[in-house]
Amino acid sequence: MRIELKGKSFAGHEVLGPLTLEIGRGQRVAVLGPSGIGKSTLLRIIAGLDEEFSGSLSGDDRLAVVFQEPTLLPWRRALENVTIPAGCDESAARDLMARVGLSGREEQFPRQMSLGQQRRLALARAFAARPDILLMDEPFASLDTETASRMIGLTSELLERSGAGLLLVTHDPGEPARLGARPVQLGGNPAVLRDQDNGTDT
Ligand SMILES: Nc1ncnc2c1ncn2[C@@H]1O[C@H](COP(=O)(O)OP(=O)(O)OP(=O)(O)O)[C@@H](O)[C@H]1O
Repeated sequence: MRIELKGKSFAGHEVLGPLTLEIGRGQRVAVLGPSGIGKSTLLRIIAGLDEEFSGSLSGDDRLAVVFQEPTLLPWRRALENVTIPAGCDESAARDLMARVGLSGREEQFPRQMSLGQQRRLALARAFAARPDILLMDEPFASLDTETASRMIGLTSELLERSGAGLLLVTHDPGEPARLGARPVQLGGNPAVLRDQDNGTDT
């Protein structure tokens, strides 16, 4: 996946300026920046959810997105919340549910699960789609420290196993290192990317 963004505006206000970002299988990048800077906007463009930007998005990688809210189907049981959106078979879904510690909860509805469990289910669903690159938008926010740590560990394990790349959007400067991701900073007005290691624009 490669994005060469020239700019992104909302109602005439330019939020994102020129930037380039490339991520392939096995590569992990974390985009950091304060609230409102444009992190989610950038992720949504890369995910193909917002096509109103100037620039180009290329690559034929299979993408899966994990949002802060688990976005589950409330009227479907946990197992179907994996199989239906991911288009995978039941045994693959069961296997992934087991990997995220949700064995035995296949028949539960999302409302019967805690927020942490719902987030793990969303993680299983994302990996069930066998993505080349996983896009994550603040997936560990508003979880208690222990649950967040557990989910970070699971994410890292699943990335390792699957070989998928990662684009993580977060405001937490501690997360990139915990996921082995290269931190890049989104900043300025309009916002552009700066590599944290060498301070150069990307
Ligand atoms: N659909 C929209 N219409 C108008 N303005 C928008 C829209 N989506 C985002 N914005 C604006 O674009 C800017 C960037 O928003 P964005 O959600 O990308 O920031 P963020 O860095 O992800 O913030 P946070 O960390 O709080 O989620 C904000 O000023 C926001 O108000």
